[in-house]
Amino acid sequence: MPPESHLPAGKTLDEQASHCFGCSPINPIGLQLTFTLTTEAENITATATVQLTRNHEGPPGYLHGGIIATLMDEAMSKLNRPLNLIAMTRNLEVDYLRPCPIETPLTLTAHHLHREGRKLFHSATLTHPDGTVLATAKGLFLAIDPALLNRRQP
Ligand SMILES: CCCCCCCCCCCC(=O)SCCNC(=O)CCNC(=O)[C@H](O)C(C)(C)COP(=O)(O)OP(=O)(O)OC[C@H]1O[C@@H](n2cnc3c(N)ncnc32)[C@H](O)[C@@H]1OP(=O)(O)O
Repeated sequence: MPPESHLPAGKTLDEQASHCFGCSPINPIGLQLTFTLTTEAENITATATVQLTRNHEGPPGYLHGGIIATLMDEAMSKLNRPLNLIAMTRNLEVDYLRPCPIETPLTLTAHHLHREGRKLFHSATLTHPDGTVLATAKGLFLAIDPALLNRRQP
């Protein structure tokens, strides 16, 4: 099946995004993350509890680094809607401070830092239940014309 068949014309953005690997509730191999948003003017935050399994393992007993980057990317992406923008990740930096255990309820939190025109600067942390910060991230997201998501580009 060609990829463009996943972008049927006439669908809303939410319908098009319904298989997001990070947050779709219907993607059976996705992370199925659910976020709580705080959207006060000066404090835009997204938070989720994340408890993953050996399907997401890198080192024995710990999350794969790419999955950790995905968690950070997804959490920060959730800050764009409260800003009334559709945006895509342009730059993502992750600091892996401590191994992140699987089968443990970790807290994933993202904060909007500031905006410069189309550039949205966000940060994120992944925290152990004992309070240890396991990973931090910075993200630059670029606001785009939503119509771009409809284009079938190579
Ligand atoms: C239901 C809802 C659906 C929502 C749909 C969204 C779902 C989100 C899913 C989760 C998030 C993702 O994984 S999104 C998927 C991963 N991301 C992608 O695939 C994006 C691929 N990249 C792109 O398509 C493009 O690069 C864009 C659209 C992001 C930006 O392109 P562009 O508009 O041409 O802009 P570009 O020239 O590249 O760069 C813009 C500016 O950023 C600056 N810049 C670049 N890096 C840095 C940096 N580290 N720090 C500071 N500034 C930087 C550049 O100097 C430039 O500044 P200046 O010269 O302008 O001043």
